[in-house]
Amino acid sequence: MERIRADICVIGAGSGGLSVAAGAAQMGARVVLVEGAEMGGDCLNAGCVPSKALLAAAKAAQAMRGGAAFGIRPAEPEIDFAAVKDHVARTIAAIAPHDSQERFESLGVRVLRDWGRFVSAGELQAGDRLIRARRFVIATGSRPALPDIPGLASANPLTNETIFALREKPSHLVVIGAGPVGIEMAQAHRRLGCRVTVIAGARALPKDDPELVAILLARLRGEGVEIVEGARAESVETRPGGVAVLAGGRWIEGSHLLVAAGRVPALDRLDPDRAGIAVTARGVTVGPDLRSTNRRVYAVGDAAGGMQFTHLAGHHASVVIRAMLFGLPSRVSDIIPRVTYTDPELAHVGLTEAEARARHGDRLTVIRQPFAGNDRAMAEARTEGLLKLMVAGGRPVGVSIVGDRAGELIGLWALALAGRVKLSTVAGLVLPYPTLSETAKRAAGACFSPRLFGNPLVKGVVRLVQRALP
Ligand SMILES: Cc1cc2nc3c(=O)[nH]c(=O)nc-3n(C[C@H](O)[C@H](O)[C@H](O)COP(=O)(O)OP(=O)(O)OC[C@H]3O[C@@H](n4cnc5c(N)ncnc54)[C@H](O)[C@@H]3O)c2cc1C
Ligand SMILES: NC(=O)c1ccc[n+]([C@@H]2O[C@H](COP(=O)([O-])OP(=O)(O)OC[C@H]3O[C@@H](n4cnc5c(N)ncnc54)[C@H](O)[C@@H]3O)[C@@H](O)[C@H]2O)c1
Repeated sequence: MERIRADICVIGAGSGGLSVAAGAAQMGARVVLVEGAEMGGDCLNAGCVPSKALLAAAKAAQAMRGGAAFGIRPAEPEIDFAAVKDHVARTIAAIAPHDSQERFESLGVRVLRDWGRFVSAGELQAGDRLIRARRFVIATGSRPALPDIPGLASANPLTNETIFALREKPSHLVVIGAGPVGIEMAQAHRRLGCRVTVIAGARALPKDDPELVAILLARLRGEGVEIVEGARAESVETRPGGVAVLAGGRWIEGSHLLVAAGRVPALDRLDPDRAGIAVTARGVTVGPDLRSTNRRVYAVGDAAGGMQFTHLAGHHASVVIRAMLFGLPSRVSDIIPRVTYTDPELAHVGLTEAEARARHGDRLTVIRQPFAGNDRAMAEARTEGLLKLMVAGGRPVGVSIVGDRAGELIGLWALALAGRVKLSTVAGLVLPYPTLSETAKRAAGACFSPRLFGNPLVKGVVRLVQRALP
């Protein structure tokens, strides 16, 4: 058994683990990175990257159907499903070098390609290596949850781990779960020519503002995605040529089944109890500083049991690096934007309207800025959008946007919230015309216009000043 000593041992080479390893090594720490499967983790191989590549292909197909508003005759695209999957694979391959073993070794990281498991409070075994490190970072991510539905496991359903490699086009894709994974995959497959039915246990996209979700669902249904809400999948049967799912009192038959019913933390190979690390069904038990019950062990990303986003895993990495390398106090920000990359996109940062109402009560003002009032949206015939701004104490406390490029528009608001910027600053911003980002300025301005326009006091002052001015 080879014995290795390190300052920091990172377990898992996905979004979180790679960010910790790269940052720590480049700042002079001796880092060992342990990965049991592919470098890059879920985001690169089975998550963000392939899903966004598939959605991009689907958007290109949809553009061909949608020219009528511009005087361009719509055409039904011919879709080579296997070639679409080649685009997905090429996108992964193009990004992979950034996450590769070679790149990390060139940064000075010792990369071990094996599964890691704790053998004591300060030691991890990976194959025939024993790593003793001053600090450990659990970055083992999550994997798809398979709900306990009779017949599901034996139906061998697709998950995010297998669907991107499927080369034959599903004639009818049935999706269990209407979270971001289910809804993104539903739109992508529908636009690529599949019939799609989504089974939503409760309402679709339950973490998002229902008013904005309704706009997105109307679009999805308009494109032909069938969404059955309030219907838990109760039973699955394998049938000739496909599957059938019992939900909402009826059997829904399809050619392929995708399970997108949430995630479970990937901690099973890790033996966390051998190191005194408390875990729950959500993930490693951590405080706001991401420290576990073993003070020398941190957890980042999906394994830390909170929201699950690549950019959050990256932020977690910066929090633990600050603590591990410099001994500085650090905690996770609560300003974490999120985007569902459907078309229109659904984006959010800060408090939702419901959360803002609970926290600020009567002090809350909610402003709605429809995209229909934006010149660029009109020019592009993309007016189905809405920005909802929550304001308290003269500052934005939350923003939700559904609309074209909402994911790009939310960046400005993430900066405003993180910097505790006053709403008057956003209202006074000079933004290029015509852009969708003007919806931000318009929404902020709408908060002040009742106080400025039609105000007898302001009118009186203006008349006085006009008389006094030469
Ligand atoms: C379909 C889909 C689409 C998504 N789209 C987006 C998106 O657009 N934007 C976004 O922000 N987020 C998205 N996400 C979420 C995002 O992928 C995750 O939040 C992110 O990958 C989490 O990173 P991580 O480092 O915590 O875990 P992972 O990326 O899962 O990496 C964990 C790594 O640890 C390894 N590992 C596990 N156990 C061990 C062990 N014992 N020893 C050694 N190695 C181990 C695994 O093999 C894996 O490589 C999506 C997720 C899915 C499923
Ligand atoms: N664009 C993005 O940033 C992006 C994209 C995809 C995934 N993700 C992240 O990945 C994680 C996983 O996403 P997800 O969509 O798999 O999970 P999720 O937990 O967000 O949604 C799963 C849904 O499945 C439903 N469900 C569970 N069992 C069911 C049953 N038997 N019948 C019908 N419905 C059932 C649940 O009610 C839930 O709404 C999320 O945290 C998400 O934030 C992010």
